[in-house]
Amino acid sequence: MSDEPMQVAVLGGGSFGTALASIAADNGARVRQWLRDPALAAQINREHCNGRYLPDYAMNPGVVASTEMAEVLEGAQLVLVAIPSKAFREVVRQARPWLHAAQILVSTTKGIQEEGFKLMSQILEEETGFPHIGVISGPNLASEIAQKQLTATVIASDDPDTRTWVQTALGCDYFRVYASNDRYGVELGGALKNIYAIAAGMAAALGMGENTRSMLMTRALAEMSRFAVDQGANPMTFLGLAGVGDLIVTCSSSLSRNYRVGQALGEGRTLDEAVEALGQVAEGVNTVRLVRDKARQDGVYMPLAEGLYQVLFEGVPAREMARMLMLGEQSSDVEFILSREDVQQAHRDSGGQDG
Ligand SMILES: NC(=O)C1=CN([C@@H]2O[C@H](COP(=O)(O)OP(=O)(O)OC[C@H]3O[C@@H](n4cnc5c(N)ncnc54)[C@H](O)[C@@H]3O)[C@@H](O)[C@H]2O)C=CC1
Ligand SMILES: O=C(CO)COP(=O)(O)O
Repeated sequence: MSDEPMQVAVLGGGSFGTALASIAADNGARVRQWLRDPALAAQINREHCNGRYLPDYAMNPGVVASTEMAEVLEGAQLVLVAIPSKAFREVVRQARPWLHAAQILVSTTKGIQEEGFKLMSQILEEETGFPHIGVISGPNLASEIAQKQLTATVIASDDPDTRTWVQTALGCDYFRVYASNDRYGVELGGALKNIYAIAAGMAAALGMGENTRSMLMTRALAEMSRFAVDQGANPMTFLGLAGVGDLIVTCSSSLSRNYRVGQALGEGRTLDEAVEALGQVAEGVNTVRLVRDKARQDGVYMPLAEGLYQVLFEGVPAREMARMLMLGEQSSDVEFILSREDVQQAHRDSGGQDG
């Protein structure tokens, strides 16, 4: 890295992209932000404010917004892609003519593409074939980052240059960037936890207590780890910020959009009404469908994802689903210590009289 200011491009004009662009500029980088809406780009350039997504946030005035991909990517050394998963590939394709192999390309998006069950950094890799690819994930509510609340994230890449560049670009006294080489596990954690945030929001709206939330989060972690192992990921990653860390924040806070969708459902709104009222992306709604299908296909036991799917898409009342889950087969606490099969076998051996 030279002494020249780093050149950073952020693709996406939403709340997370805006917060990251401003941090990089605070750290002295030359930052360009790409977004679709010319009026919003003009507002960012004129007022240094993203009135649509983070209206109370005073952005670093050095961030220059543009609707022109060429302008934004010209000279960029680090490219952060903060675009919802549904549009991620389309935007990377739009950017592709200005991307090159020496750039660091990082996804900040916590979602899954339906075709091929692809994570976003896999899309970056497929669309470019370039070597410096990574993902940022962790307990990172954009609105809290905007308030400069002390926050930590993870940059995951098997490429050391990618990790170092991102730690340098974004690390500051309120945003600490930890490194991981488990890109797949970190990215999977960020996508999966959105499912359980919806369930947690719903449980809260139904008046369920703190014991319930704690049970839900812990069983969510068990389920996420089970899925991760099946997919060939390292379950230890789920003990870090991108696993348990992100699960805690999104299952506890109405600042999470996924949690808010769950709350609205628990208050009796339909899924369409809940998503419409949010007006922003809640990745978990799509992710639960994809993960539930994938788990069924691969034979992975995921009762929470299955239950939430039935509540969201098949009209099963949430309370009824909670009751069924509570009365489900007795199971093991930590499967890496006592397997589910051992618990089931013990029940069979005892003639099933205790369960
Ligand atoms: N907001 C947050 O607290 C965090 C968000 N993330 C992740 O970051 C990703 C992006 O999220 P946010 O910035 O929060 O989203 P957002 O909902 O605030 O904004 C999404 C942005 O993407 C743009 N967009 C949507 N479709 C597009 C298309 N076809 N072409 C171009 N632009 C398009 C929208 O116009 C908007 O600027 C999500 O996957 C989310 O999971 C990750 C950590 C924190
Ligand atoms: O991922 C997030 C916090 O880490 C943001 O969560 P939501 O997308 O639910 O707002």
